[in-house]
Amino acid sequence: MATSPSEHPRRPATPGTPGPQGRSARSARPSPYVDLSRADWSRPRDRSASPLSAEQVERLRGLGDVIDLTEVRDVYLPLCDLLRLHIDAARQLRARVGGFLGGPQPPTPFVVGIAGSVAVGKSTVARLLRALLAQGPEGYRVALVPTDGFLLPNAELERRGLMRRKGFPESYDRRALTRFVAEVKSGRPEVSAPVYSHLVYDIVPGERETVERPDILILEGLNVLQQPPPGRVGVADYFDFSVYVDARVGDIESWYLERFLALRATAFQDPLSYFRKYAEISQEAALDFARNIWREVNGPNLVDNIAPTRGRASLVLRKGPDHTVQGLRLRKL
Ligand SMILES: Nc1ncnc2c1ncn2[C@@H]1O[C@H](COP(=O)(O)OP(=O)(O)O)[C@@H](O)[C@H]1O
Ligand SMILES: CC(C)(COP(=O)(O)O)[C@@H](O)C(=O)NCCC(=O)O
Repeated sequence: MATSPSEHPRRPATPGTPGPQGRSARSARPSPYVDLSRADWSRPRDRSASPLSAEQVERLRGLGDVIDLTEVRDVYLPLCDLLRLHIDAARQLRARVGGFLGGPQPPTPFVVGIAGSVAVGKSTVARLLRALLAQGPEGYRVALVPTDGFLLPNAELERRGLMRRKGFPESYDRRALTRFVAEVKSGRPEVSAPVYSHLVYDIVPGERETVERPDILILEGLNVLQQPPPGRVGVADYFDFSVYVDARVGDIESWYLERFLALRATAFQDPLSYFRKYAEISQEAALDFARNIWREVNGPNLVDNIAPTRGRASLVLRKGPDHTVQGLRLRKL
């Protein structure tokens, strides 16, 4: 059984139990991160109210996730407030750099990366941030793009012998992904990305999603914090802020398996579903199949490729077994 990345002795400590000043016992050694308990992070300050109702939050929630208004208030509203600080600071810095260069600098979209394992709940976090930021007082125009659109189509993955490596770095068109983010960041009026369908488990031929110079771009995917090959620029080089959604490997595996079973009763029933046959076999046989995908694909990808990028994130959200955020780790400035 693979060890949790958080339990790995050589990797940086995850949020620990905080002391009186919000400092964890483990952070006695100098660290480039501030460890915060949920209570420290959600401590009442001069905070904006949720622009979302309980029903709206429910609609944004992914299958198996448990995000509710308490989670929004304690975790995601403070995160939006922190993002606003960064966005304002970037605007002020741009104005000063404009003064330094002798002419105003055009604004560029503020790019937020969201990384983490398959089934950790990245897409719920990304959808929630988009809604909270878009419906906040600034009325930001927010675009959300999942990186799965940049996976190679199944036909190409099969040709390269990579069908059992979907989600691994080599299964993406990384150049196209980096070019996409570079073009958004360059201020181009319209940039488009290919679209992936979880239902058919493949790229949708001819379909593209267009991003039109948003104030904020949220880029969500397994591999967004990965280092580029030597000498190349990677997507993370364009990030203004990044979030890694973290949890114990064993918990994420359980969520993956539970979700697989829940999908049997929902999405897999669709005649177009790639996984249609797993709705028809016994629950035990379906579970065996899902365990196998976890053991051979998603688990190793998490341990070998995704968890090692956690230390590059601006903020780590550490989820407990019930999906709620228990602690956070913020990179010092
Ligand atoms: N086989 C599938 N069929 C339909 N929807 C799926 C399937 N697998 C995953 N999904 C949905 O796709 C979204 C992204 O899932 P995933 O990439 O595992 O990331 P995460 O769970 O971190 O958001 C989730 O909302 C999930 O419910
Ligand atoms: C499509 C994914 C690679 C996620 O891609 P991402 O949006 O993170 O770029 C993943 O959901 C997936 O399908 N993994 C392959 C193994 C599996 O079927 O679970």
